[in-house]
Amino acid sequence: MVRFVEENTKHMEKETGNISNTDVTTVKKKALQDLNINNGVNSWVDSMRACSPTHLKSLMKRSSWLTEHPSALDMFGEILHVSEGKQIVMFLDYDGTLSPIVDDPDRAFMSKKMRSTLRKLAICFPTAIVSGRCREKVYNFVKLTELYYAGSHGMDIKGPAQGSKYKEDKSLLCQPATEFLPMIDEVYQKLVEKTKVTPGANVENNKFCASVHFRRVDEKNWSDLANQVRSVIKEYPQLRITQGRKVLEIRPIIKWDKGKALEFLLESLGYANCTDVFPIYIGDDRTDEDAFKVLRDKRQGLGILVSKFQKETNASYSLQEPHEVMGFLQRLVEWKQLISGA
Ligand SMILES: O=P(O)(O)OC[C@H]1O[C@H](O[C@H]2O[C@H](CO)[C@@H](O)[C@H](O)[C@H]2O)[C@H](O)[C@@H](O)[C@@H]1O
Repeated sequence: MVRFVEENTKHMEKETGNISNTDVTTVKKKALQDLNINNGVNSWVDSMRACSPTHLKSLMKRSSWLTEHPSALDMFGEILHVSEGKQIVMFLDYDGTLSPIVDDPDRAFMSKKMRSTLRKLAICFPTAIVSGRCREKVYNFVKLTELYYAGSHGMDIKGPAQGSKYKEDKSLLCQPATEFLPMIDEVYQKLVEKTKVTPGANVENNKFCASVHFRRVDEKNWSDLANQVRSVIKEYPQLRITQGRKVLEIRPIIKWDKGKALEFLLESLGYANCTDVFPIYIGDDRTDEDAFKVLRDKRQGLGILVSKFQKETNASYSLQEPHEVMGFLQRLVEWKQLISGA
């Protein structure tokens, strides 16, 4: 598999011609990290197994992990204290953060209560949803015009519709991977064809990326499915594979992720290099780590990981599930309404 990445990277050097050695090394390093490759293709599968709740439960020492990543609900007062005098900007992942994880990706609905909380939140603070799903799909789940939406892992960003509080940003649009659209479409078709022999496999077209779902596939067939994905992607050196919750995500090898999307949105809102802004990013998945890392590196705002189990993370705080996320958002709204006398 290491050879697979190296071959891909070499091929990419040939294809693009103009990338520097540093870029190649970074991309190579990143690709190796993305695939978590040490022992071959099954490392995806091993890693997916290792992340599954049943496995994590056996490793769980939640109490010590909670010391390092305390509950954002328990620490609410302190969070308010550190954000004092600063503009809070909210960034929220969708699946597993605002909606519970379910078997069928098309049925990952958000509760009415969560929607109503989000609506109030967006009145109090600039709020963005940052998701691996395509933007249109997340919008169809959330259905709130007041928010910023960053779909396809941040590769498709749009500001609120006209009439919202932040209407001056209505034209905001960022799509750094448009040239990859035909390629992703082609790969999506090939993945559908290739994986149809695996019962339960499901490929989702997320516009600038594609997701191959393992959740409804019998674990004994995970290696086969991973091999099917690999056999398609090896023909596309300009694409990379990252791993989410029982999902492999195929996306352009460009240097863009949820962390870059967060930076882009902060900049668009006029908070680039600002010391009086306090971004809060809440997410549950590996892809959210890019955003947590940006905040940690900048020592700005904070990241909150949604997880019932201990995980390696760059987030500072934790919440256990979407229900707790809603509780945290409600408290933020109540506090804001109280201080503004609403
Ligand atoms: O960034 P996100 O909003 O968290 O999107 C990441 C992926 O989320 C979805 O898959 C996950 O949720 C599904 C529904 O609960 C679940 O069945 C699946 O196992 C999870 O991985 C979405 O379907 C993917 O396209 C996103 O990439």
